Amino acid sequence: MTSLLNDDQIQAALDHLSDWTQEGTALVRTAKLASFPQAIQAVNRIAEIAEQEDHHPDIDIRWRELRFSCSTHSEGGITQKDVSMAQEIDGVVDTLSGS
Ligand SMILES: C[C@H](O)[C@H](O)[C@H]1CNC2=NC(N)=NC(=O)C2=N1
Repeated sequence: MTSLLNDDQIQAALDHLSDWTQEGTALVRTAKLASFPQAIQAVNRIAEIAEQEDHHPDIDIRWRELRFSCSTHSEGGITQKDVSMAQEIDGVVDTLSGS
């Protein structure tokens, strides 16, 4: 069981997630990859992690631009699972972007 983070905890997490913002009950970021195949590769890697963690981000694909939204549906808001998923997504995007 994962409990909802309070506003201070969310702000503390965002201090270390510079590409992310809070949008209502979710953490959100966009990422532009070098090409459509690279974007799909990122999605596939994140899908593997999501299955391992049994925690799934919402992903919007528009050519090479991805939008990720992390929220814990069962709790109706942001939990530590979403912060961890955001960090995992950053790792995949950074690796594929070469940054
Ligand atoms: C049974 C299974 O653990 C749940 O349905 C999981 C699957 N993935 C999930 N992902 C997200 N983002 N929120 C959830 O509440 C959630 N629940």
